Amino acid sequence: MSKEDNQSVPLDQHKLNLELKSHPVRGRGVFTKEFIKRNTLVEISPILYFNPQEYETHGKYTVLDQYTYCWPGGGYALALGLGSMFNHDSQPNVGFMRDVPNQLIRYTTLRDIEEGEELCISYGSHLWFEVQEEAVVSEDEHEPFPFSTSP
Ligand SMILES: C[S@@+](CC[C@H](N)C(=O)[O-])C[C@H]1O[C@@H](n2cnc3c(N)ncnc32)[C@H](O)[C@@H]1O
Repeated sequence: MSKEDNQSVPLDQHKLNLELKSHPVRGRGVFTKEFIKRNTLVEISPILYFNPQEYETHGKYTVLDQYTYCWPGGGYALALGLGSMFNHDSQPNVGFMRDVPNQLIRYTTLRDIEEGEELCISYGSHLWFEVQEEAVVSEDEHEPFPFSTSP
């Protein structure tokens, strides 16, 4: 991995002091540089909706399949912004709610989160990758089953 891969990207547009960090197995993830209280809204992601037919024909054969959330009505949704960057943890510290009329997903902390922790959601139990539960990223370097199931 090159040195550049491990650089933090400041997210200045957010009120919270968050950053993206990269992990060799988990890929990019969202970390906090400050303590965050339980029940804090950390992100609102507008979604890009794919209807069932276009998802079946195209979307599921692309990288989108690792990112899209099941959406009511049978389609799939790509969360724009940080919503696509939250990694999975079976004991998540962030929950999410689909706001179908407004085509948004809201992400809220489920417990107090300490400075330096990764913000994770649960993807549910049908996972398509080998799970690494703990993201240890050195300085050097509620709803079930949100994502699509296509192999
Ligand atoms: C929605 S993306 C999350 C952002 C992703 N890490 C990235 O860099 O684009 C989902 C992908 O992240 C990886 N991932 C998420 N949580 C993981 C975990 N606990 N262990 C291993 N890989 C994980 C898997 O490759 C999965 O397909």
